[in-house]
Amino acid sequence: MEFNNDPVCIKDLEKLAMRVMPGGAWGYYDSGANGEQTKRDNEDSFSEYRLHPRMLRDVSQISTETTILGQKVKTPLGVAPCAMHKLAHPGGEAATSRAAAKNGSIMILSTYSTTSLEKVIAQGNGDTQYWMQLYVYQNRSVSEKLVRRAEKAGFKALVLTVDAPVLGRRLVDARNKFNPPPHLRLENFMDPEVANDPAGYSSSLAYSTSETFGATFGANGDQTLSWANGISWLKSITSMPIIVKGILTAEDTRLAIEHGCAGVIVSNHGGRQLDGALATIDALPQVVEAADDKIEVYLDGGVRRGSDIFKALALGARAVFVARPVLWGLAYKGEHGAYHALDLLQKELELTMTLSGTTKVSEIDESYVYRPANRWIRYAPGKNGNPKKLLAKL
Ligand SMILES: Cc1cc2nc3c(=O)[nH]c(=O)nc-3n(C[C@H](O)[C@H](O)[C@H](O)COP(=O)(O)O)c2cc1C
Ligand SMILES: CCCCC(=O)C(=O)O
Repeated sequence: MEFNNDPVCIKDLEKLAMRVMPGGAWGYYDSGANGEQTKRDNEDSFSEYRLHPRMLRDVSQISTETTILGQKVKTPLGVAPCAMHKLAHPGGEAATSRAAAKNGSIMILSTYSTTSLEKVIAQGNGDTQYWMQLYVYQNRSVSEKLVRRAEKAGFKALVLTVDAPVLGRRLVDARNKFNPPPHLRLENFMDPEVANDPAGYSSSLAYSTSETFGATFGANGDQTLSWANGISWLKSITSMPIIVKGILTAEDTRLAIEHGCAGVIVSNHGGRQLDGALATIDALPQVVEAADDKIEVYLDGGVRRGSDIFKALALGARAVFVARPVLWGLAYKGEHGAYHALDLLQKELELTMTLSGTTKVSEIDESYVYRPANRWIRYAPGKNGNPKKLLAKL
């Protein structure tokens, strides 16, 4: 586990990215909604949890291999969908794709990619999985065409983002009147067939013409989308498994199961949508309990260290995704930087596993993590302390 000469942690990468990115683009990447409570909580809440390590075990061989949707993957660390990677670096999503493939990470591609989905998946090495993130438009045929293209191109799952019927209010973007620079195109909408759709949505999406980017998003999105009319429709147009992104409650997890979804991503969109929503690591236990091993549970939001990944796995996440860290890496040095971000987190995860006495992902369970009710009171586990009960008690 060798660390190299690049920035030594994700926080340093963040500072470097802030220095090299133009203000408007930095603001768009960085901002949360309104007072940014949720954005802060995502990061801070990880440090409310403490590790409960075991000693004197053979930790000479560490493996982060696991299975996701029944497929073997090298790591439970993946790339969350983010709009417009070319705001960070001209290499854009193609560079991120190569970085993800090199790390063995699943990459979820945003609908709002500045590189076409076909080009992004073509950068892969055949081993890694790509999942397609979807926003559903009032003109559903635009979304349908994207879904069919993604399936044809080899994407392995469809990630339906459900926490953004309209865009949250990001004050930094509002102050900056942020719009993407005119040379960037949302290339998934440049497909000639899609670009000629009768409502003309896709071309207005590809070349954002409204006063602000957020207004274009809201004007095109299908706010009537519901459990009843969304999932069954998607199932009728694709055989890809459907993963719902943006779930924070046990109730919605049960609905995802009822509607035949394959998984949920516990996410609050990096605090960019509903400010005041709970931190994802705090939402995770109730979602895992409701999922009851019937569907897979993933998490994103505020993951900045390998120990954060470890804590999420311990609380029942099958995989963890990161967004801003990869964008910061990309801004720092294109493909090399994006890979560096993933590699840092990967090595930190391996280090956390080593120092906690776990050698495989399957060994990382609730017994390795706890949340002190009060950090100044030393926590003493009961004599046969079942961690699940302890968590509930705390
Ligand atoms: C700049 C930016 C763009 C994003 N674009 C999308 C998107 O297009 N679709 C989506 O589902 N989520 C999007 N997200 C949300 C991320 O997928 C993810 O839920 C969240 O950012 C994870 O938190 P993190 O940035 O703290 O890792 C975006 C996030 C950021 C920061
Ligand atoms: C306007 C595109 C939406 C991207 C997004 O989901 C985000 O900025 O959080």
